[in-house]
Amino acid sequence: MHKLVLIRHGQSLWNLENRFSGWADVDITDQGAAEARESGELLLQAGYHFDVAHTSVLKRAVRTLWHVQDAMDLMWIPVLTDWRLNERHYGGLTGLNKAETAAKYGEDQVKVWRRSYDIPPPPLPRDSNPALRDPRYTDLDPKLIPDTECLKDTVARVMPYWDEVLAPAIRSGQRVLLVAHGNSIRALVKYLDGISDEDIVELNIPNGVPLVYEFDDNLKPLRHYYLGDADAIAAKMAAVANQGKAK
Ligand SMILES: O=C(O)[C@@H](CO)OP(=O)(O)O
Repeated sequence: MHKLVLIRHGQSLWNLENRFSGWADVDITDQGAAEARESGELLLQAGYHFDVAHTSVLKRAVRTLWHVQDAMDLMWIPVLTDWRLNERHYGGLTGLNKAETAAKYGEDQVKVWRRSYDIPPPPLPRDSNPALRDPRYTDLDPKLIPDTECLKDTVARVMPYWDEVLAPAIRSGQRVLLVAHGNSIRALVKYLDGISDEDIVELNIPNGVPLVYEFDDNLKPLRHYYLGDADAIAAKMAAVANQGKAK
């Protein structure tokens, strides 16, 4: 049986401030670091070991991974970073407070922008997109740098990473850890669990909790489960959903 462990980064400063983050490179808070370490300790206690780790090019995911690796005494394993694991690009909403945005445009509109499968938020004007001048994307064809993304757009870049990199590694027997973001993980989970475009709207990924997938030899998912206290995890998922309320 094959396994994959997914972890959304620990609480970021903009999660704390309830701001849309997307490709903005915000760091994790002390609570986020504690969540990451706790994930590592839970994995260690449960007997997990990893041969390789994959993460995005955003520091909230990278630093979360470092804490997990440190807690597991696995700082030495190879780490691959890739922009395709980045958070979904939030376009013109980037940096705005989610509750204030809901008060201004309505909670329903904010839920469409946050969770609809194929309706993206308003785009950033191309010439003010900071990613075009960011050294971490200089090797990337500028045509691939988005000005906004819906989940469908995120799926379109996450799935090639699954097909070309993650799935072959898992199939070859590597024990893979993936630390990414709420919506890049939603993109992968949508595929793995065959979730419809309608039902994916209600899926929220908690910060800093290991999500384990078990697969058969053909990488068909057999089951998945979070490690940790079920009530605390449910509360974290509800808190993510409620970030879009006007308060
Ligand atoms: O702001 C973001 O980039 C994401 C994840 O933090 O938020 P949301 O849950 O609203 O998609």
